[in-house]
Amino acid sequence: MEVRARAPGKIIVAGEHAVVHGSAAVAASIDLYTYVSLRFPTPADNDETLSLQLKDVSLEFSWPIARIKEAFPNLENPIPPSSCSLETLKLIASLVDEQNIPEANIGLAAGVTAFLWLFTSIHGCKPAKAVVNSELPLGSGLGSSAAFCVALSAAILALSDSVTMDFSHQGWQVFGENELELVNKWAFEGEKIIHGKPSGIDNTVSTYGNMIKFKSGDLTRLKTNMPLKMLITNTKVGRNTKALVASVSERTLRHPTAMASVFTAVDSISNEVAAIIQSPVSDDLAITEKEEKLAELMEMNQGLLQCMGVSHASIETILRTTLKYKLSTKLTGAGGGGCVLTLLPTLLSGTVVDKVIADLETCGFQCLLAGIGGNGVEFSYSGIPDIGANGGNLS
Ligand SMILES: Nc1ncnc2c1ncn2[C@@H]1O[C@H](COP(=O)(O)OP(=O)(O)OP(=O)(O)O)[C@@H](O)[C@H]1O
Ligand SMILES: C[C@@](O)(CCO)CC(=O)[O-]
Ligand SMILES: [Mg+2]
Repeated sequence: MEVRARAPGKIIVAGEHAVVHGSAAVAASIDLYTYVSLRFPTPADNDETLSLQLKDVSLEFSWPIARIKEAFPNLENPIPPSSCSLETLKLIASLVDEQNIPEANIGLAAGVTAFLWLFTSIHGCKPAKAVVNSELPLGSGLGSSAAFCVALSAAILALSDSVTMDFSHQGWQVFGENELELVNKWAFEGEKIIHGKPSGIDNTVSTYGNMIKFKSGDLTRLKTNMPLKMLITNTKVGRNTKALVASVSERTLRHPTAMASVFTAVDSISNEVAAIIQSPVSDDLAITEKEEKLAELMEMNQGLLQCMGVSHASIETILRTTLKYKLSTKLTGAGGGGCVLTLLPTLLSGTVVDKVIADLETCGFQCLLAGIGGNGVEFSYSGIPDIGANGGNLS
């Protein structure tokens, strides 16, 4: 039997980086997904390996189960969601190093490490084949690491005894609240391996979908009938979220009082953004007024992100370009390159939008219009359930 899971990427409308330091942030899922399929070999396969295939980069990693057992002689599983210890990280690092990941893809080592931790923590030293493909650009601020960790956790848990599943359901299905919480907790452990010190907002919005306000681990699901349309522009400048998060923490150590003021200001911006998004919409004028406030708050947040040191020349170029059309832009995600958001007011003509996109693409940037606020993680089954897989436990 095989399970497939898919998890969405995300945009952060306000509050990135400050959210790591306790401020509120507002995020929304986007309709670009990472897909993970997972299956256990049948006796006929005679396959005693654990493998991870990354289709987008045409790379496959495979370990004989005997090698996994040798690396983890004292493995306990399943365990409740827990962080990978430094000692275990070293054991996993030896397994990853053996795969000789090409230098150009070395950033994937963190993702492969997260896969090994999540899979072995829940299934132990068991042969399996995982296949991953994604619509999200890696390392670009759209939550590729979170979508990877959420889809992986969902697929791994859907084939475990920790989760109650309906095998008869055809097509994508959503988890119950308890299962979603478990998926999110395990995904957060994966994000810790990739991000270093994540806030949890990325995996949370990828798990639950829609729009959320997030502060110090607390989730508020935002109900909105405000049409939010954002142009996402990819600077195509690669960067590493873990390093950027660390750089903001280092600046905070150097300027504690000033950075505390920055984080407090971002907290106010995020709370105001959440209030605007949730406030009732009476008419077009009300929408335009809300959009003007939102645009100003995005501009203010971008200024504070520049204070944190996470903007980039390519981001500034996009800011200047969209300003010519009186549009507001802010970076989204960790910054340092990656993607930026430009608010597209409801009354803005399609002709102007086309001009803005043409202008940006002339500069070598890549533009996309993604749906905002869709579903979170979903999963589906294919093939006849192997009763032995759940010991006949179908409920
Ligand atoms: N489809 C994938 N397959 C394997 N690893 C992945 C995949 N997507 C993301 N990763 C892992 O996540 C890393 C990118 O995560 P990073 O947090 O730096 O960027 P991001 O999540 O795209 O941006 P942000 O965190 O700012 O939203 C990759 O280098 C890789 O280790
Ligand atoms: C930069 C950051 O705030 C968001 C990255 O998408 C990091 C985090 O919250 O984990
Ligand atoms: Mg990430």
